Parts: sequence; C-alpha cells; structure tokens
Amino acid sequence: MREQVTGARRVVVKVGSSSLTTAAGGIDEQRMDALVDVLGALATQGREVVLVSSGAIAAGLAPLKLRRRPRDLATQQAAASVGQGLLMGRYTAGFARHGLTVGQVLLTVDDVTRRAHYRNAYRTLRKLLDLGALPIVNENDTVATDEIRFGDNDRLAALVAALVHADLLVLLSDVDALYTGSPSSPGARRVSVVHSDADLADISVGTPGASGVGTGGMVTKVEAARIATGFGIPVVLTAAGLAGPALDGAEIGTLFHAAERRPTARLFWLAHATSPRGRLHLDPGAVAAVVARRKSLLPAGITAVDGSFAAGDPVDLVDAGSGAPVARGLVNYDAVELPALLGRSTPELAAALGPGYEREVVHRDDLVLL
Ligand SMILES: Nc1ncnc2c1ncn2[C@@H]1O[C@H](COP(=O)(O)OP(=O)(O)O)[C@@H](O)[C@H]1O
Ligand SMILES: N[C@@H](CCC(=O)OP(=O)(O)O)C(=O)O
Repeated sequence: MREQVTGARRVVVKVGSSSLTTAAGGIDEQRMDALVDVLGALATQGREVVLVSSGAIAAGLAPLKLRRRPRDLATQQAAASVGQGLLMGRYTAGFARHGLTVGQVLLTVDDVTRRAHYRNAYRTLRKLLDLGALPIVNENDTVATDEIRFGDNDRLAALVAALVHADLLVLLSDVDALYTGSPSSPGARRVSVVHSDADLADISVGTPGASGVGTGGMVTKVEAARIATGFGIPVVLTAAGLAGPALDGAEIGTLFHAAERRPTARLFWLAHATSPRGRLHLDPGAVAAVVARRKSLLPAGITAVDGSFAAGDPVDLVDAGSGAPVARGLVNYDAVELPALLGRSTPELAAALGPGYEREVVHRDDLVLL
C-alpha cells in the first residue's frame, strides 16, 4: 500500500482526452461514468478532490462532424466550445448520482502564473471546496491564443496541485504507467517508482498515443510530475481505468516520490509558472558563477540581451554558447537600459553613472536554476 496515496487529504486528478472520448470523437459515456464513480466515492469519504479534465476539443469533434482533431486554433476553439459544455453536462449528472455538486473552473495561463490572478484562482477553488463542491478545471480553450496557451493540461494540473497545496496529484491517461520506452516497442518495461531525476535518465519518453486526441504524450506528463514533485507533491501516473485501485493505494502505475526539500513558493512560481519576458546571454564565467557558485548575475558577464522587459520582470538566463536556458530570475533593469551596461564592472558603472548602478542585474535571491 502506498501511504502517500491513502493518506492524501486533498487530491488533484487529471484525466486526458484519450480516456474520456471514443475513437470516433465524442464522449465515451461509460468510461466517464466509471471515473465519476471512483472520484465520487473519494469525495464522499471526505477527501477534497479537484478534477482537471481534458477532452473538450475531442468531445466537440463528433457533434461538429469533424473527422479528426483540427490543427488550426479557430476550429479547435469551436470544438472546445461545444465539447466543454457536453463534458460538464455529463459530469454534473454523474456526480449528482453521488449527491455532489460540481463547479466549472476555466483557466488561462495568466490565471495560474500571474501573482494577482493566481490568488484569485486559488480563492475560487478554495471556496468551492469549502462549500463541498467538486471543482472541474480545464484550460479556457475558447479564448486562449496560441501564444498564451498551455496547450496541455498536464502542466496545468501540476500548477493547480501546487496552487491548492494538494497532497497528491494523479495523472490518468490511456497507458497504465510510465515505460522505459514507447509502450508498443519491444522490451519496454514499466517503471514502478521514480525517486528523482536520476531515475529518468535512461527513459525515452515519446509523443501522444494512438488515440490521436491526446496532446503532450509522456513528455508533458513527466514534466508535470517533475513540477509537482519539486513542490513536494507525490504523483501517481496510471490508466483512467485503474483510477480506483490506484487511489486505494495499490502498487500499480508509476509513483513519483516528492522531493524532500520544497522550494519557497516564490521561487517555485518563478521557475514553473512564469513566462520569461526576455533572455540574457551569459558568457562561460557568468554561467559558472550563477550555476555552480550560486552567485548574483553582474553586467560584466552578459554578452547580449533580447526581449522587451521592465525591471522586476522574469527573464531567462541562457548560456551564450549553447543557447540553453540555465536559470530564471527577476531582472533589476529594463531592456532599454541594460545593453549599455553589458561587459562593464559594477565599480566602473557606479563611478560613471552613480551608485544606483552598482546593483546586480539579477540578485541570487531572485534566481532559480532550471
Ligand atoms: N515512455 C513512455 N511510457 C508510457 N507511454 C508513453 C511513453 N512514450 C510515449 N508514450 C505514449 O504517451 C501516450 C499518452 O499521452 P497522450 O496521448 O497525450 O494522453 P492523454 O490524452 O491521456 O494526455 C500513451 O498512450 C503512450 O503511447
Ligand atoms: N484543454 C484541452 C486539453 C488539451 C490536453 O492537454 O489534452 P490531453 O493531452 O488529452 O490531456 C481540451 O479540453 O481539449
């Protein structure tokens, strides 16, 4: 028995499109009802349950006579608009059989990444739980543009789990566990436990399954598991049809252990829930100072700047050689001011421009390694 699972009081459960809809497009009523029965039983035992449900686009395909998942955003949004209502209708009726009321919560990236907004999202979710209702979350697909979309609900679910301080995140898909390689490839084995990133080193994670309606495949699920476990929340990944035994603590699927040290909430949001407004390119000395020695970033180690950001905005610190992001931080200068300071030492800048220019570009307390 997994105590992390059986002892969890507040549980966020994410279910993917492929587990809720039929191959032909449209809602798979039996599978939805089976999931509702498992979650309904959990909630009536006094556990707090938040459901993050995908499937709006997939559920909207058949009613709109669309044969496959559309590629263009406008048609996806039209399908989501039709499908979301159908999903909620089914959930409302299903949970009512358990005497439970559901509340629809549609979120955009900003709602969970901008401080002023995520407090608001938290308040709504908290209030629904306090009132005994079961929140059902999805991305607000009908208004999100490509630039501001999550696109996958796995990351959304991890951020919602962090937002409500869940004790457990359960990711339900059409595959019963994480495998060492694509489950259809010969020799792929189930990974039953992941203790840390080191356990993921030899695993090849791939794209969505055969259903054709999922979006992120295993990549986004593993990423979501890393976000949640990094925040101290254990994660169970399994198939929707195994939700019952998995939530009873059976050793099925894959359990990702929570990290022991939980970052401060501020740094967690900085790493996972902010969108960088620009990039600072670091020379090798600055990369070593920031990454290995955990120092603040000074103007002398920056070779170039891009993006349009204001002082206080999140920016990515990238290795100028490889272009890979190494850290994210809150920048102390704006994008217009910064280029003139690059490559110069702080005493030199202070002498030329005044004591205000002795400050770091990113202070180490406002920095998180990626
Ligand atoms: N290493 C792996 N372990 C398990 N599944 C994998 C792996 N690599 C790729 N996959 C695929 O990821 C699919 C699940 O992702 P996806 O279709 O996006 O589901 P969902 O709609 O539930 O989010 C599985 O059906 C599987 O074929
Ligand atoms: N918000 C979209 C879900 C996108 C998504 O993450 O899908 P999935 O990979 O099935 O979890 C929808 O409801 O169709």
